[in-house]
Amino acid sequence: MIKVAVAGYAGRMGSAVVDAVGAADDMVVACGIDPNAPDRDFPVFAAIDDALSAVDFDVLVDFTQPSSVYANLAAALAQGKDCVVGTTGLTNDQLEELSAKAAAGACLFYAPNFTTGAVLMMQFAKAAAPFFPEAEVIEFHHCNKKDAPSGTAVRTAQMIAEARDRRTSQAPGRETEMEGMEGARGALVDGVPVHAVRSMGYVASQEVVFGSMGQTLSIRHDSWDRTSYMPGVLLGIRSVGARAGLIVGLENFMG
Ligand SMILES: NC(=O)C1=CN([C@@H]2O[C@H](COP(=O)(O)OP(=O)(O)OC[C@H]3O[C@@H](n4cnc5c(N)ncnc54)[C@H](OP(=O)(O)O)[C@@H]3O)[C@@H](O)[C@H]2O)C=CC1
Ligand SMILES: O=C(O)C1=N[C@H](C(=O)O)C[C@H](O)C1
Repeated sequence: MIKVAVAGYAGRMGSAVVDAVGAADDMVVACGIDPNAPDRDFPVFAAIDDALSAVDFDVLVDFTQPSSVYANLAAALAQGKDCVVGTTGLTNDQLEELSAKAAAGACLFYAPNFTTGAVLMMQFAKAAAPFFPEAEVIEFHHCNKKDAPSGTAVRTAQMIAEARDRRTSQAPGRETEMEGMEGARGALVDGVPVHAVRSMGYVASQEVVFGSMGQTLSIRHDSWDRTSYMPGVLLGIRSVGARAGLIVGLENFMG
């Protein structure tokens, strides 16, 4: 049995993780961590340090907040706990730093998106990028999302930039473009414009639009329900025990 601690267990994603782990026959919720620590049928704590000193567990799953995740991971990794992280907002440098400070053998696994569909969307975008001089990312999320742009959008833009060798737009005319209002052309992530939409009605969607002379290519993914993330989270929990160091992206465990 894999013993799982869930940080952010009272939140939207954390509560779905508790249900998914509870329904799996090879793992169990060892404890939950969340600032208000509402009662559940497993031990609950308001802070990671309390959980680490009271409960033995194998894997920490973190779906908290960009402002909390670094400290949670630093504490767990120092004690050799494997970590499966969905919380967005950490930079690549911060991930490297956390991994470097981890106890020997611990695995830090971060996936900006745990759905197979979004992973494939990013892979398809990477494949298309060298063939299109233009690329823009539009992400759509529920209006309670705290961070913008989304972790998935940032990762997608980084992958596009890498695949096209960091060249920015090559479209004729772009160099004389004028921005009538600040933000109208989105945020630039490694030279790729990223646009964030927040509205009731969405869970999480993203469209990547590529353009070249006389044609566009749109690649879109929609999560309509948070159950879409759970197979990926469980795959991460099952996989980290056999790995060590920093791993970014669910594609490392798929297929
Ligand atoms: N990688 C992926 O596939 C996905 C990633 N996400 C990401 O996961 C994160 C959480 O999203 P979501 O569930 O919607 O957010 P919620 O706000 O619903 O849940 C976050 C929970 O974490 C709690 N929390 C805050 N600080 C801590 C802490 N130090 N330790 C433990 N718990 C803490 C919050 O408590 P309080 O409200 O009291 O502050 C809240 O209950 C976001 O960064 C989001 O972008 C979301 C979906 C998929
Ligand atoms: O906050 C969310 O909901 C989501 N966050 C992740 C992100 O920032 O990319 C993954 C998914 O988009 C849902």
